[in-house]
Amino acid sequence: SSTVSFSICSAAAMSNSVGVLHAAAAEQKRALRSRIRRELRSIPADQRTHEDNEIQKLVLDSLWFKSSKRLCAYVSCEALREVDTTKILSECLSSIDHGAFGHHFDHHSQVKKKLYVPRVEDKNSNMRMLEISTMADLVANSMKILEPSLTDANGNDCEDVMLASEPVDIFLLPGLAFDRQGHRLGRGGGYYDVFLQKYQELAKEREWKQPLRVALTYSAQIMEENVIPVTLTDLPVDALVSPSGVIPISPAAFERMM
Ligand SMILES: Nc1nc2c(c(=O)[nH]1)N(C=O)[C@@H](CNc1ccc(C(=O)N[C@@H](CCC(=O)O)C(=O)O)cc1)CN2
Ligand SMILES: Nc1ncnc2c1ncn2[C@@H]1O[C@H](COP(=O)(O)OP(=O)(O)OP(=O)(O)O)[C@@H](O)[C@H]1O
Repeated sequence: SSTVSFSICSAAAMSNSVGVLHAAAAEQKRALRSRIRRELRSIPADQRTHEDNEIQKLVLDSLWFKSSKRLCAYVSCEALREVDTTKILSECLSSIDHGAFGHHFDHHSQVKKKLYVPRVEDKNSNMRMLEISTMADLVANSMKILEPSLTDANGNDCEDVMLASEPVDIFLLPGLAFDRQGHRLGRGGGYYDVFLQKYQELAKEREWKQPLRVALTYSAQIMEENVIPVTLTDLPVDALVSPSGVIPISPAAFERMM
């Protein structure tokens, strides 16, 4: 009977062209991921550092970053060869709250920002974005990525972005490969696709402006059109920031970033 159920199963899959294409795309994603991982490991450290600095400078000098009030960003992992976010995170965290003195701007005349970073909850692609106020709020997880704990140094619960009363302006996204059409290939956990989908629905319900989804990318991670396999749950990015500049993709990116 196990043979019977197997053949029914595969017959159903084979008669479903969507299923077949999806399976093929998933396999192509795996192949592209390993190619890109290999290419990233072959970039000399000094070139990577140069690109890290160029990318972070583009973000830090931009009006769209300076004027943002709430951001979700990843905590970069050098071992994974992710574009460095250290300077960006520090800048977000350095905007001092003048509290009762009521200054809206700090000494960098930059708007005070709330920063949310990812925390993996389980293997079912569930990730939360929790607010941190200092890098000391972060602890290395089993994958050696720094993540927020559930409570901060004072024992207070870190705010979950899904429970925040105001919208996120910008998501700074990691990934393995991107193209100028806005496709993004992640590490395969589905964490960002699931999270971005949920946040998109939340923003829609609340009638908030959708956050700009901005991917940070080394030059070697930008693919020609039609190289990145696309599946149904993939969500596009609005823009890329590469060492050679900001690449706006969506109408929202042209409006808000140019
Ligand atoms: N900095 C950072 N934080 C993040 C993510 C990320 O991509 N970057 N995530 C985004 O999802 C979530 C964590 N997901 C992750 C998924 C895979 C791997 C990883 O180490 N992958 C290895 C290969 C593992 C394997 O399959 O053998 C790799 O890509 O080399 C890390 C994080 C949430 N936090
Ligand atoms: N919105 C979603 N709802 C349910 N499952 C999803 C969703 N998005 C992705 N998945 C599942 O997650 C797994 C990984 O998807 P995919 O290969 O597209 O990940 P990725 O884009 O590389 O990862 P990430 O989104 O974390 O960057 C797949 O099994 C996919 O079906």
